[in-house]
Amino acid sequence: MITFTGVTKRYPDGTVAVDSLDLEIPGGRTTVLVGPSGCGKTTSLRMVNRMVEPTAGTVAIDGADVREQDPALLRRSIGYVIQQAGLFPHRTVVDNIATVPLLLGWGRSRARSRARELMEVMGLASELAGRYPHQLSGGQQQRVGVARALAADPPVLLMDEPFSAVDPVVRADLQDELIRLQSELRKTVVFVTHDIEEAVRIGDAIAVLRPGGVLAQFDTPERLLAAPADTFVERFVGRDRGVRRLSLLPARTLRLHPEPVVDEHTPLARARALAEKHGEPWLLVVDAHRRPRGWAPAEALGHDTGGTIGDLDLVSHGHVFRVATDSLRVALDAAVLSPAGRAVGVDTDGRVVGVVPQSELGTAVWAAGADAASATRMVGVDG
Ligand SMILES: Nc1ncnc2c1ncn2[C@@H]1O[C@H](COP(=O)(O)OP(=O)(O)OP(=O)(O)O)[C@@H](O)[C@H]1O
Repeated sequence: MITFTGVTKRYPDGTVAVDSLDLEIPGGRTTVLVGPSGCGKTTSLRMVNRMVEPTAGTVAIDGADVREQDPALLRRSIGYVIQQAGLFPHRTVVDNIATVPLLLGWGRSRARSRARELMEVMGLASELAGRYPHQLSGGQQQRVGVARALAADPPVLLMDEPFSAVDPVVRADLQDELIRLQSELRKTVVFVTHDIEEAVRIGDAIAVLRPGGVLAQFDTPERLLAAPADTFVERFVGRDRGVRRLSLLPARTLRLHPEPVVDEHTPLARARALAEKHGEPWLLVVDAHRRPRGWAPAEALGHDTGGTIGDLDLVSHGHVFRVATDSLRVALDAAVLSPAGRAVGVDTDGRVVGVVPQSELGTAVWAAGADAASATRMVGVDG
């Protein structure tokens, strides 16, 4: 656990970057510091590894005041990742990653073998080991940066806007990678970003700072979106916070309907009878492995008796949602884009489990809204 107690930082020119910060950052979780530019996120982060010293108050790691520890030794026990990776330009990838183990006195071959192991963990091909940072893409450099921070297996990892200089697709990959790593490693991660979307995606807890370095709210992502503490937080989390909150709710609670799903080899006459029996305007056609092929409108089933439903020109089923792992937001999106007005739910192998009509998604969204409203009332009572 990292504890800030009454921490203030006033720079020599009088700027108060952080003002009386009290914060308990839980161990083994990812805590995100978020807020607009200049609100003191980086200053707060750097007070943990003593790159900045507080003017007042204390920062403690597991109860030990960081000021009582030698700064160089302290920094070796804390991983640090920054924007643009901050790699040593004249060291190869493997030597960049091996930096801290070498400082800690590991032998060269042990340090390098640890570095190669981390390259694999971070999805870096082994042939990159001998390259220099300028010979890597931005995303690869960030992966090396994270590997370097993890090399000596520190319990604490500080990350300052580590993914903000890469494009959105690479950024999403790096976020996924961090979530996956963290589910195995359970480090105490403190992550700085100005992007609320990123904060909600990766954070177990989020601290929102306001200009002047004052803590505005410290909460779980879900409660932050459901019940912002005041108008500053409400504006900061954005007008679409309701929809964004759906990304934190699981799709697996939805009821899946098997009715309109038919095998591609179903004779047209039988498909027509099925559609009539269930009053279905659309049938979802699946292949022999129950993977979706597309939607058949009932009116296209015709009156002739020959052929199978798989012979028809099917309407694209659009995107699907994975029942076990996707969120309500993905399921809603799948339904909104579906020509048949239903979201298609699949298992981990892409086989259709069932479909959910838009109306039922509407009910689930309404229930999520009711939840959020009761959370807001609770904050009202607490506050
Ligand atoms: N060395 C310094 N001397 C004087 N003022 C500083 C110094 N470093 C930061 N500041 C000021 O302290 C305040 C907080 O800066 P900090 O970098 O901690 O904010 P931030 O929230 O991380 O901002 P950003 O999102 O833009 O990186 C700002 O007003 C900044 O100008």
